Amino acid sequence: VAMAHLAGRLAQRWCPSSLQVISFPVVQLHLNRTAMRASQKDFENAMNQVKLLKKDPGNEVKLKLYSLYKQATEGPCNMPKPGVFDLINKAKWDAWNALGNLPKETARQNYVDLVSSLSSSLESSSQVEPGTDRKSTGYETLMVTSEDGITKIMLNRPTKKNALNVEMYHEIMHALKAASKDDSAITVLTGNGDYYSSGNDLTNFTDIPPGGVEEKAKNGAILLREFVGCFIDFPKPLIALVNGPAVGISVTLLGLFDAVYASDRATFHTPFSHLGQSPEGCSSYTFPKIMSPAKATEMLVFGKKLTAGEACAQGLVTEVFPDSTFQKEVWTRLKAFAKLPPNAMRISKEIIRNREKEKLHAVNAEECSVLQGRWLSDECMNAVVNFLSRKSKL
Ligand SMILES: CCCCC/C=C/CC(=O)SCCNC(=O)CCNC(=O)[C@H](O)C(C)(C)COP(=O)(O)OP(=O)(O)OC[C@H]1O[C@@H](n2cnc3c(N)ncnc32)[C@H](O)[C@@H]1OP(=O)(O)O
Repeated sequence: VAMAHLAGRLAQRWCPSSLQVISFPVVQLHLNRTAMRASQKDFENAMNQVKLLKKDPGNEVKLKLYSLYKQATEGPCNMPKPGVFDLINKAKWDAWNALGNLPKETARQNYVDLVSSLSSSLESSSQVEPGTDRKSTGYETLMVTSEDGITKIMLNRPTKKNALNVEMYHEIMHALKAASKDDSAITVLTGNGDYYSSGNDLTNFTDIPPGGVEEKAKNGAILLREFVGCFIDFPKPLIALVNGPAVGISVTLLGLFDAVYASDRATFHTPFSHLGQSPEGCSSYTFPKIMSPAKATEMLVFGKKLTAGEACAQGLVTEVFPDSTFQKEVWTRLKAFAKLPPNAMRISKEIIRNREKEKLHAVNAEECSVLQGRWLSDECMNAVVNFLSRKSKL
């Protein structure tokens, strides 16, 4: 069952047709109507109903549907077991194989029953997840608003602890580019829900392109370089409101912000060695400068998690606020900042940043190239598989 999570990419952006990622090949069914409870018609109706579901039933349910479909039409699993890194096909194989010798008729009946329960439960659940009002923002993974001279970019995958999936990397770049040109004076990045962000979405590693893991790593490095580059080049004051725990890349990027305000509930964790990875976000350069090389090593090499108070003492965080008054206090302050002359703020930022820009881009390029190699290492692959199969968490 845990392997179902390996298929995380199956529902990256859900629409009815994405259910077919776990494909339902059209086959002619030769079913003996008298020998079963669910008829061929019931079964075919159920298959059609699946395509009409309005809400993603989740990967575990999709794997169950897939396995029952295969068992009902082909009998016990007859495919060779996929390789350990062929994550999606392995999850499908595991699900089908787990049905053992379940008779075709029972599988068919179970399929029909499952679809019927899904249709009623999913159709009745019209509750919209907080922050999924996509029409108003045009973003799938963010909420972006502009008010009182402040553009707020809010990471909006609260149920995934605001983990950054590939779409979110692209959307953040888009939002930053738009914010750099809009008429706001300052830009703010924050998280929706209890986390600021749990860092890179580890299911990003499961979607292997035809060129294999090497191509995946290369594309990842290109995307990461462009993504971090947007933070290096951002022209207006950029402020992080760290509303809760922050992990991985969401921490390292803080070294590129102009101010970082944190709730006292926030923690700062960069467990790169645990994950077989290495620092990014220019942190190999900014952290030793901000907090001393030894303190940076404790975080980036040994994965020491800092409290908000510790991060403030190290200079990574500008100021810490009690969680109960965090939003009120920081927004009062930000609104006052936003009233300052925008051109003066821009020019002052430029003069601080310009001296470092070339260096930061060079560091970014080097970090991405090192990470590209790390992503292909057994240490990294094992860490990802362990997380996705729920053998380990931070
Ligand atoms: C272009 C590529 C660029 C790559 C740049 C590289 C960056 C490096 C990094 O960022 S390294 C950091 C990677 N992050 C992690 O290792 C965090 C992994 N997550 C956890 O350990 C835990 O989820 C937790 C400690 C953050 C929170 O634990 P908790 O028990 O409170 O909550 P859950 O584990 O139940 O999480 C709720 C759901 O959210 C999913 N989720 C959380 N974080 C991630 C993540 N980073 N990637 C993918 N999914 C994540 C989790 O799986 C749960 O989903 P579910 O409800 O569907 O089971």
